[in-house]
Amino acid sequence: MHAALELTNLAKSYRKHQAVQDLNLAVQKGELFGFLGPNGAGKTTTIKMLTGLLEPTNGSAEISGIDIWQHPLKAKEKLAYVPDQPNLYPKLTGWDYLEFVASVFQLQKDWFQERANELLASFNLTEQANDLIESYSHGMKQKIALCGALIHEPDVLFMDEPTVGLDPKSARTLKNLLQQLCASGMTVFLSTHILEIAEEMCDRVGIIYEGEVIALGTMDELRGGDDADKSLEDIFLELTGGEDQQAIISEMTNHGDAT
Ligand SMILES: Nc1ncnc2c1ncn2[C@@H]1O[C@H](COP(=O)(O)OP(=O)(O)OP(=O)(O)O)[C@@H](O)[C@H]1O
Repeated sequence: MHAALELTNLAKSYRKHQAVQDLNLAVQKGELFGFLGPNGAGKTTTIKMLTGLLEPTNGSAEISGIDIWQHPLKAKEKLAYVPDQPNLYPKLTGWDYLEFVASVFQLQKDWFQERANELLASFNLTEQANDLIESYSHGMKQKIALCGALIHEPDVLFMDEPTVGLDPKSARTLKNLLQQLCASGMTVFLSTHILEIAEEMCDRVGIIYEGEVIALGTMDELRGGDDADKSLEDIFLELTGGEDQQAIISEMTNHGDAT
């Protein structure tokens, strides 16, 4: 049985700058995995490599056993990506957008319509489905992007900073929804620079710092078992131990701010 997602020595350099260094990581089916790190740690670079948007300088990544760079089309059938600023078409209605995504994946019409209606209902977007996307709020845009991402029933969903710009209620709805999707067998890989998001939402967390995974495990494992009161924030500070701690703390606890 393949892991849902497997990274082997995955690395990326931008000219001389090594943005991501030799990542080795396996995420299992049904896991809600949090990729946590401060600004510039390498989260977006990693997600772009995993979704086939940025070619690695070294190493490989597989989705459900399919190499993303050797079999890009097959791999893309298995994955979905919701960036922090989804690229939506403002002059389309929500429904048109979903139809467009379905045509890219060549989904059967009847099947698409049923699935689209189901998704719109679960995101409370049914009534706005025929409105232009330009009239949507940020949260609604994020929800329609998520509907589009889920329409082809991906094995692995990647999300970059999913809660940025959402109000607390929408963030909680998103959390519940992601947990439901994972319970039904989908895998979620989400990046965040906000400690509480990783702490509250995720089954397992990897902390990335200067392009390297410096800690990996469940919250209990990261706490080491002997100090149950320790927060991920303490752990993060211990692990990074840098002089810039205060700046990192305020960055990480700065809820709702775009990066
Ligand atoms: N296109 C690029 N060209 C050169 N350097 C880049 C490029 N994109 C990212 N970098 C550098 O690579 C490093 C990792 O950036 P990345 O965007 O992956 O970090 P991040 O963890 O997603 O940060 P943030 O939370 O701010 O989005 C940073 O030092 C960044 O300056």
